[in-house]
Amino acid sequence: MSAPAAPAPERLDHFALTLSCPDRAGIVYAVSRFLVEHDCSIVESQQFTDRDVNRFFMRVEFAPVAGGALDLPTMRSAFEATAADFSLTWRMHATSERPRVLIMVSKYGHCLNDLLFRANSGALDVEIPAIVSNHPDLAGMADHYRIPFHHVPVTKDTKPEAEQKLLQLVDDLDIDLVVLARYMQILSPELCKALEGRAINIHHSMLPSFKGARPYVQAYERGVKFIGATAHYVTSDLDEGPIIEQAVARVDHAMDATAVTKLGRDTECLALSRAVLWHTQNRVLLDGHKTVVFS
Ligand SMILES: Nc1nc2c(c(=O)[nH]1)N[C@@H](CN(C=O)c1ccc(C(=O)N[C@@H](CCC(=O)O)C(=O)O)cc1)CN2
Repeated sequence: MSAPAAPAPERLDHFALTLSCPDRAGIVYAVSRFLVEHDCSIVESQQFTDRDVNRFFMRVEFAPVAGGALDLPTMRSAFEATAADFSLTWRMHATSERPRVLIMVSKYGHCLNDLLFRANSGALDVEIPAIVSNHPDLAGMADHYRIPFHHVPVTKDTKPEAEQKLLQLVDDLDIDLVVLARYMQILSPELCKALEGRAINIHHSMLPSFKGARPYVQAYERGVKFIGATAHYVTSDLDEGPIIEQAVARVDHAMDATAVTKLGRDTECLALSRAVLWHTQNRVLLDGHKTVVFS
């Protein structure tokens, strides 16, 4: 019997504008004036200036005054002038949008299980149209949640064809975000480019420590007192992508590598689910090789 999906939350007409630009005076004033002139009130606003690079970041959530209707394409078009004045990199979207997330897995199912439960229970407001795996092991979990499972085996020789199948699925299913939930294949530079800014990986260590394979064993042998996990955007430089979220857990001398690994799984689920939540709420902005997260 499959788990019944939670009812979609009541949709309120909220909208979010995220932007970054070279810092200068008057940005917040210009955005606020635009919203007032278009009969909108601010629900939430966060801003940050990175003094190292003199760049300004902002996320403002807003709603029509007195619950009036708001035409998003018209608002976007009207905002173009302000965006040009301040050389903004920006995005405006309705918070009622349910991003479409494709999850990639191999044999470890703890992160997949956590994401599916969160999505099914309404804690993560996303659609999951497909799960892709290079192994068949987790097909049963997908079936339980009635999500199509695509077994796409990968070998050195078949990797290009496998990656083409993935990209076709991303296009056909109108995917907004690809999540590598312990997917144990290195994506090619071409695929990384195609998914730039919309692929998140969970690495099972506190990067930049213990990159690459078997990080828990590396950490155990180093005798660390904290282990953790890192959710980051995927780039062609393995485990070097901009970090979105990290989570840690304390370990001690009495824990062997297996105990450390079991403890680490919870930190992976926590870091990855937070990263997916914040990305799908447009709360993560790229700041060079770093991120600004308006959580
Ligand atoms: N281009 C990128 N691809 C992937 C990234 C990334 O940051 N950039 N993150 C990895 C996840 N990962 C560590 O978190 C990781 C996965 C796989 C490997 C690896 O050596 N894989 C071998 C095959 C292993 C197997 O078949 O079981 C390989 O691809 O040759 C290292 C690190 C996901 N991909």
